[in-house]
Amino acid sequence: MSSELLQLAGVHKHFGAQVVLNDVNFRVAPGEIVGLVGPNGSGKTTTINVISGLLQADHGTVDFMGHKINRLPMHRRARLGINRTFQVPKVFRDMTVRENIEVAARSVRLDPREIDPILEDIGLAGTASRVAGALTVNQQKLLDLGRALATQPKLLLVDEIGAGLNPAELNVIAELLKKLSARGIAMIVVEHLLDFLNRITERVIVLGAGRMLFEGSLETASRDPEVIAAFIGAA
Ligand SMILES: Nc1ncnc2c1ncn2[C@@H]1O[C@H](COP(=O)(O)OP(=O)(O)OP(=O)(O)O)[C@@H](O)[C@H]1O
Repeated sequence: MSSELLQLAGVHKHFGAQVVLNDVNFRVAPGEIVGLVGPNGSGKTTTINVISGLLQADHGTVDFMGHKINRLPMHRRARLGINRTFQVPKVFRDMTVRENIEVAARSVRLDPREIDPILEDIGLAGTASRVAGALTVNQQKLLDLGRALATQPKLLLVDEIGAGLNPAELNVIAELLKKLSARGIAMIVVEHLLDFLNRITERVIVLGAGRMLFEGSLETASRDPEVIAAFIGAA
């Protein structure tokens, strides 16, 4: 069995005539944070969806902990330890913060004693009895993250968590993601905010029109002619 947590090999995905992912190959190790960047429409969210099971790849394989998971539905992948946050946080607005976490926790029969530490981690212990609909966008993003954490993920797919947040809020999220990584949770972070990404990861994958253009440090990516051309072409 490979020591990698996740491996994508030759992944293709099309919608009708449009090829959205074209031979995507990469690996993620346990506890590693990998950034996924690229212009709008380059296939970042589709990559996340193919890993989480919301979509299935047309060709290629997705391996998780040494097992091929291509055909597993999303809930089975979640039980194996893959979960995600959403660009627009998906919280139950009429439930309290605590109830939101409890619902997610029940799906994996998490020990209820684990809920308070999650509320502490996401900084919402003081607002646990407020309804989620009354939270700020930043707090809803943290709650969305907390709901994913309640499923005890080994791999967290984080989709544009930084959008719309101020520098202080970004700081809190960056520190939290680093803390989770240090505990062994791997992450793929889709993000347009490159400064934010630079703080939390040493390796990025750049997609352009569904193809992998680059894999390496963000600093090297910013000097790569193909990467520059993809971003300029998309501007
Ligand atoms: N369900 C779908 N049906 C048809 N086309 C889709 C579907 N989902 C995505 N697409 C198309 O696939 C391409 C890649 O979309 P995707 O959302 O993966 O890009 P992205 O890199 O995440 O973009 P953004 O940065 O804007 O979120 C786009 O052209 C998009 O319009």
